[in-house]
Amino acid sequence: MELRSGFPLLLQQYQALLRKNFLLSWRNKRATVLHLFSSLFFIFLIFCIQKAIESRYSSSTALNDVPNPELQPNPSIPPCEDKYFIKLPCYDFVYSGGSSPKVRSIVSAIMAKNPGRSIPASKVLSFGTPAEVDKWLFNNPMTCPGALHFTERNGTVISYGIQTNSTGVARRGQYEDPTFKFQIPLQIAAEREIARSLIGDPNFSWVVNFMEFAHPPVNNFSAVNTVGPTFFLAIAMFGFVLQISSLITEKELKLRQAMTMMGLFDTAYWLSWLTWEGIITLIASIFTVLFGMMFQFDFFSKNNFAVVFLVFFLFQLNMVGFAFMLSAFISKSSSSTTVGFSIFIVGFLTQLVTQFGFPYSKTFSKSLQVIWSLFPPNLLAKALSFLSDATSTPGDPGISWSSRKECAPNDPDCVITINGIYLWLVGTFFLWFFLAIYFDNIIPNAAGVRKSAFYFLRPGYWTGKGGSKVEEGGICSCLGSLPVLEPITPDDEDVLEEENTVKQQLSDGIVDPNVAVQIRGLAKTYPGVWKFTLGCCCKCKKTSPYHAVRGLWVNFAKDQLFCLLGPNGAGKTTSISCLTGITPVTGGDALIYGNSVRDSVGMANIRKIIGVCPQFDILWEVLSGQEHLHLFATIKGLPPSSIQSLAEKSLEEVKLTQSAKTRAGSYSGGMKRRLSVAIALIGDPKLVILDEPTTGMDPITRRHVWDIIEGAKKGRAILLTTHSMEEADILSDRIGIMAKGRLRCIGTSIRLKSKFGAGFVANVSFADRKGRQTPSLNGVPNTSAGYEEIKQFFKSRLDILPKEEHKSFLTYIIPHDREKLLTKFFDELEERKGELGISDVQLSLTTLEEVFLNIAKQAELESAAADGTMVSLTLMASGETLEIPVGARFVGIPGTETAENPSGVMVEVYWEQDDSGTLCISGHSDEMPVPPNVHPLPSLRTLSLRSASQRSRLGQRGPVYGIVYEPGQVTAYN
Ligand SMILES: Nc1ncnc2c1ncn2[C@@H]1O[C@H](COP(=O)(O)OP(=O)(O)OP(=O)(O)O)[C@@H](O)[C@H]1O
Repeated sequence: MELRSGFPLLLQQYQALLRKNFLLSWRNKRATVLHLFSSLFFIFLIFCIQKAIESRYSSSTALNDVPNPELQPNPSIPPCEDKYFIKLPCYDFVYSGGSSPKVRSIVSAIMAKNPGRSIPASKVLSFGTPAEVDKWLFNNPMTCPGALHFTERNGTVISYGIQTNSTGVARRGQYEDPTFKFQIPLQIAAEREIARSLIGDPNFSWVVNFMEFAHPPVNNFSAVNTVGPTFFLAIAMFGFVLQISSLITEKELKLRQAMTMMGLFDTAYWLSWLTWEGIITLIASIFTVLFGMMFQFDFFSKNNFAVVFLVFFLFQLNMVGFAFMLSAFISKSSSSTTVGFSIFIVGFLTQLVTQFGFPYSKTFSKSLQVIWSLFPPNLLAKALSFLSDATSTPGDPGISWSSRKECAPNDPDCVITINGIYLWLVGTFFLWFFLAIYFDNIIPNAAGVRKSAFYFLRPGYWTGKGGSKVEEGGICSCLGSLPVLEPITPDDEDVLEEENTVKQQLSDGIVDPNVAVQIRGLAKTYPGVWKFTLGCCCKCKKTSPYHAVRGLWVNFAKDQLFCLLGPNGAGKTTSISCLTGITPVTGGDALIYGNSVRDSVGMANIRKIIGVCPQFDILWEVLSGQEHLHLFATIKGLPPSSIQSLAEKSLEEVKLTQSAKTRAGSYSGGMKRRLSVAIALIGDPKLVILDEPTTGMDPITRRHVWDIIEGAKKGRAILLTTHSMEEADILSDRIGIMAKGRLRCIGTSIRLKSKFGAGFVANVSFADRKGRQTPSLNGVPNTSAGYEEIKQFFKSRLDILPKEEHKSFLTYIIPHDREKLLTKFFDELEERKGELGISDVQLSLTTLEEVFLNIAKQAELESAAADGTMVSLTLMASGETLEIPVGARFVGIPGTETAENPSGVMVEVYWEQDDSGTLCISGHSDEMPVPPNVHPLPSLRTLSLRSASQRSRLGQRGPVYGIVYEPGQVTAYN
């Protein structure tokens, strides 16, 4: 089938990803609705705040239209209890100058002739000097609204001063103006009675009326301006957090890596997210303006719709770009809320500072304004303040589309306009977007891989020939050169032969048409990483580089399945990651249908012809099986017309037709694996890589998937890794077992079993060991023979003991070196079957599992010997403890040399692997003399040549080291 490539493929991928993004938003309805409609909630809150503030100041005329202000005639000094906040007992006023009789008579007149009510004497206090009044006021706060200070200068001049508590206060929606309520009545009364006293006419008419200005409402408070920046930032934060979390989830779950492996263009990925977020932001911004108009805010209705809409749209789009950029630095989706919250808090503070006028005035430098404008919430705060100021009073017309470039009326500095803010928002959006792509490339991805910091300067990056070269380690790490991997000649002759074949073909330049994949000395060394530990002091330590794959030489033939086995950590997944381009190789190369994994063009070609089922299911929880297949088929470049039928066929093959439309999140583990297998096989790939494809499947489904894999062999090569020996046995044409990064054996299943197995397995069924009757072959019941006789028979003829014993059967492993005795042995066994009470004997080759365990153990022993790790061996006979290297087989006991045994005695140590594959001691043999002419291994520690008891007598401390002998020498002697 012809796959699409180039621009048509880019377009096809873009459309498929856009659909995927739509489906993700559609299925995640709660988050999407929150994103789109959160503005309604916040605008409603702003509306409530506006109404609350308006009602608070309702008693003030400032917010009202006052065309004909009322006359307030001859105001009276109110009782001090009328003050909103006062401490009882209180005084209507206090005065100084009380030593003068004239003053005292003036004050008496003020009290007696107060309009409307006379003031009782208990409500007025008299002091000698203003200082005394101040002292009293200081010591008795909140007990008096005003004070008068009289000075009798001469017989015709009496001057006075006035002090009032001038703080305006509000209570329960009522506003108290102390000037009008307390100060002016006191002032009028003092002047009136001074005048009357000086004139000498106590009834002289003195009437003063007063009146406030006629004025339109002065709407100084705008909730949009005050709380708007914070609330609109909060609205944008919903989209921001959702965006970061979507991007990081795809990174964290390796979904993006899986798409890249299938040949996804980065351009399609970024453009699809940008388009989708652009659409969502556009709708959310339109809703914001419409909701604002719905609540009849002048801010929204008087300013031009497009002007207001652009502020919200460009700001939210800018935040999307900001989210793109930040997502490159975050690896866990659970951190997205924390990041969002942090940005919100910082934004809230910087907006507050912006509202106070910083730094958009001529007093601040241009560079400060530029730096400040890089943080999008600051630009929003400034724009909102412009728009809100433009509609602060009912007469303000707002900002029209044509006036967006003009300076705001009350902004004399005019360092920025609304239009300037648009340009800043657009400019910084592109800055964030390009930085997002740049950081995405240079910050290590999920596989720890990144491009160099100056990757865009390589011409190959732009021409598509070599610019994808990747590196490992953090951007700040100086990797230096990785340690050189010493070439190791394989111990196994088959592995050596395979290696030589590949090397020969390489040197001769032969391209074998039957070879699909040629792995040429593939090596992978993970660089060490810096680790910080916090303790009493901070420590920074670099781990040593790790050789995960140490030179693989192997051919995978077409139409065949090659099974790669190996214990955990053997390097199987790393090898696959090298073949699929997830991680760069550090040595050697691999050719997949002639394309090198080291070459970026080659890798691009490889992505078109491979299908991968990764070790862990890489699926979107909310997408169905069918949607997954559609998406991956589209990314691969299959023609759209064929995708529907191919997806249906694939689903049928993996028995998922019934669940085709069910979301993958509700699939069982086995169903997910089957879907992953179907994804790997879609698009007729020439190389299929299956990393543990049947994990978690029930036996019936597993067999079914085996049939699919078996059927898929034709026309392609398959590389399978599995921990199921049965699966490997059934499916593989060839098997390679890896351990510690090296290929340890290679061949067909039979070849490996006969070569590495312990021999044959004989299962002998008989009458149970209590001697219950079991019919012998000739039908005569036999109760005399049984268990012990059979054991004796095997011991005497083959010198073997049963590996497993059961009440009705025994299992023997017959080693290879007894094979020559077998013909005679089975002839005799056949003859004596009845006599021994044997009902049946089954003979088979040892299992692949045993081969696997042997190889793994051998590799573990080699590695332990190389590392020199020590463990304690407790001797059964003496209870003494010896320190011995892990894997040591024959261990001499220090201090046991006697005349009879001049070299001392030794034990054979038995090793087994625990659940994690680590070697541990399972027991040891009886003590036996060390054979003559057998020498201790020089490289191992034999420092302590005295026994523990001798050392204790001599008062020596520290461990006792066993003496390790070369196993070859010991077994040769035996
Ligand atoms: N990114 C990495 N950095 C450092 N070491 C790594 C990295 N990835 C894998 N390794 C190490 O490389 C070794 C091989 O790992 P790999 O995953 O290839 O093993 P495997 O054979 O696939 O094991 P399994 O059967 O458990 O999947 C392991 O010891 C592992 O810890």
